[in-house]
Amino acid sequence: MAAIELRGVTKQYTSYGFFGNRSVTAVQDLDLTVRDGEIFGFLGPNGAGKSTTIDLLVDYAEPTDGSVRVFGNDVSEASVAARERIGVLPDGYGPIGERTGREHVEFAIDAKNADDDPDELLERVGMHGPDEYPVEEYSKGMAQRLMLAMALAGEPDLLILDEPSTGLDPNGARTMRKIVREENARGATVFFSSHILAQVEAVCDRIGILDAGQLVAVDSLESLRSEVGQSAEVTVELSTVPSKIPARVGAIDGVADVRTNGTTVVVACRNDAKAPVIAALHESAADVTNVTTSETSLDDLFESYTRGVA
Ligand SMILES: Nc1ncnc2c1ncn2[C@@H]1O[C@H](COP(=O)(O)OP(=O)(O)OP(=O)(O)O)[C@@H](O)[C@H]1O
Repeated sequence: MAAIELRGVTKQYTSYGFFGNRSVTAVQDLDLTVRDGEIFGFLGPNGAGKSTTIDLLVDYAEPTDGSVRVFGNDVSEASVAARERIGVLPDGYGPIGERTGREHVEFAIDAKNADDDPDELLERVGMHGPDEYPVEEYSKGMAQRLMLAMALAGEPDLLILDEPSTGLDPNGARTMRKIVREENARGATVFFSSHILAQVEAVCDRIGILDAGQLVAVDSLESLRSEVGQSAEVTVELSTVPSKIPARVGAIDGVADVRTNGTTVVVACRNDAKAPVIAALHESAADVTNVTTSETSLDDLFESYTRGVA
C-alpha cells in the first residue's frame, strides 16, 4: 500500500476583500504517490505549493477537488488511530508560551498515546539542557529542534517534514539528516519538503519537483543524475529572434526547453541534440553572433523545471 496517494488534487484559496475577491490556485490537479518505506524529497521554489500540499496531507486544509489518502485512508475521514501514525514538523509554526520544551514533548507524547521517554527524544535532537526553560526564550533553531522532537513522538509510520532545516546551524542540519535516516531504517516513510536541492539529495530516494502548483518531475535521484549527465544547455545569441524559432527548435528530438531572453535563445537538450539545435539556428533568418554550450548541473536542472516565485 502507498504511504501517500494524491489523485487529481486541486486547492484554491479565495480571499474576500473590500476591493474585490482574489483567488489563488495553490495546487492544481496533483497526482502523487509516495511508496511505503521511502524517503521522498518534495522540492519547489517559493510559493510552488509545497506547504499547501502538506496542509492537505495532514488535513489542515481541505482540497477543492480530488482525493488525499495516507496509508489508504482518506485524510478527512481518518480515525484518531490513523492520525496518530503521522508525525509532522510544520513550516512557520513554532512552540509558544511559558511552558518548557520538556512539557511540549510530554504533551506530544500524550497526544499520540505513546510511552516515549521525553529525555531520549530531547537528547536525539540535541536539546537536553535547554529543555527546562520556557519555549518563548528559545532561538529559532532551538524551537525547530524541539518541533522535530515532538514530531518523533510515538514512532510515526509517516514523518512529514516541511522545510526542516529552517533556522538550524550545520550541526543541527546534520542531526536532522541523521534522524531522517534512522527513522527510515526503523521503517518510517519520510516526506521531506525543501527548496534547497542539496539538503534533500543527501537523504532522499526519490524527489518530486513542484512548480506553480503542478508536479513537473518525479524521479529517483539516480535517474535525475543520469539525465543531468546526458543533458546540456546551448546558448545562442542572434541578431534578432524570429517568432518561429522557439517552436522550430522545441520540435527537435531531445530538446527539453527553449527560452528566449532578448536576442538570446537558451536551449536545454540532450547532448546529442546540441548539433541539430545549433544547425537550426544557423539556418534561421537571423545571424548567429555567438554560441556557447555547457553541461547542466543538478541545480540547473531544478531551475529548468521551475520558474521562480509562483
Ligand atoms: N491560507 C492561504 N490563503 C491564501 N493563499 C494562500 C494560503 N496559503 C498559501 N497560499 C498561496 O498559495 C500559493 C502556494 O503557497 P505555499 O505556501 O503552499 O508554497 P510553498 O511552496 O510552501 O512556498 P515556500 O517555499 O515559500 O514556503 C502561494 O501563492 C500562496 O500565496
